[in-house]
Amino acid sequence: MSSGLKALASEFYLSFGRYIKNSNHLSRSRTYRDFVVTLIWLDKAIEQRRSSIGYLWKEEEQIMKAFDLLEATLGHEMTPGESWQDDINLWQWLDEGVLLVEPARSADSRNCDRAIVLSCGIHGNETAPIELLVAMIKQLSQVPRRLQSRVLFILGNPKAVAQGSRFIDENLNRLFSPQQKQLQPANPEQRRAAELMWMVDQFFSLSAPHQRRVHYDLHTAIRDSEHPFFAVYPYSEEGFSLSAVARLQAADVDTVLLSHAPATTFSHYSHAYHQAEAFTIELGKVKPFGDNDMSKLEPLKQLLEQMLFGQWPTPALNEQTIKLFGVTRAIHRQQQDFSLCFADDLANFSRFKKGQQLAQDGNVVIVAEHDGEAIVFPNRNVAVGQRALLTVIQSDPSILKD
Ligand SMILES: O=C(O)CCC(=O)N[C@@H](CCC(=O)O)C(=O)O
Ligand SMILES: [Zn+2]
Repeated sequence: MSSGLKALASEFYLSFGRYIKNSNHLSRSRTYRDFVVTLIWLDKAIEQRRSSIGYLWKEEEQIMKAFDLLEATLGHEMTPGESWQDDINLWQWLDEGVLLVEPARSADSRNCDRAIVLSCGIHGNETAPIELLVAMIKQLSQVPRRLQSRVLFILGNPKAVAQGSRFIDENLNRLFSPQQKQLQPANPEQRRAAELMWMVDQFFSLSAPHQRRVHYDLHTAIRDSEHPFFAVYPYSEEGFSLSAVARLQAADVDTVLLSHAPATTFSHYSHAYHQAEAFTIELGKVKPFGDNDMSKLEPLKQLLEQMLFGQWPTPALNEQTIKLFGVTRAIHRQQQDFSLCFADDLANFSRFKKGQQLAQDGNVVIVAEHDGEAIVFPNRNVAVGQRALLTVIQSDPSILKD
């Protein structure tokens, strides 16, 4: 080793000691390996440009300090199966965009009373939920906190996120079913749905019987909405839970659609096959990265933080302000010749009068069946056979049970 390097290496080692101590998402052995590799590299580089070392060191520190779910996924920075530990938690990169975080001590992990799945980017252009989870994960990687829950973070459709589109070949959120698992995948979404179902199956199957299971699948809607933050409660044989709805309300998600039938959405999958308190949650309107007003998501962020780190939240339901809608019909497009009979920018939850025409599907005229029937998620561009809109009617909080 050159003498210049010796002096620099000892200075570097001291800094690295501090770095290892502060390092919050590398296992020590990996940090040591990185240190040795870096030293070898230094030996070569020292004679060339001493000043460049400071620059690279700073860059390394920045990269290692905060874990970025989006960059790690889209940049293929991680290898499935890779794991690391901070002072408190164990981090495992299970698959592209699938990150498990749980208390590092297995006794603490067993004592967790919750198993929570937080997913975003099931539709690739729905950016606000991605920004939210990226920020939460960064924060946890920078300032490790004691989790009260095992947590599975999912970036749903990375290929669609990379190209800024809702999906590549097929709507991923119509592919979550046991039948789909048996089929040979024919496109990227079918492959991804099978992977995600497998991940969620594993995650919940490893949760202890006493652990509460939750899945919030975070989305944004294509159009404006009279109620910008709303949730879809999957069809539930045992009825709809008042305390689960009250939790949403505490996060300013003040409108909930109560599904009338099973579906092949991600939230329905977790609810039906893993008994999770699961919702699709719409957080405003689709916007490009950077254009979202993240301050509006602050109440949800606070709720999620309480679910992850605090006492289990049990807010009371405000019956005066909660808005519940029973789904009356899911209207599927049957014909190539399909049109909606209202403007493309008509907001979700706009109401119609009985008999008013909603859609035309080939020769079939579809009309509102009740006064006050409202439309949600209308989309005339869906493939034949897919859901083109939901119709809903406002219902009373007395429908909720606990
Ligand atoms: O705004 C839209 O038309 C679609 C927004 C969206 O992606 N919604 C989900 C809802 C899923 C559910 O019904 O639980 C979807 O369509 O997949
Ligand atoms: Zn969506």
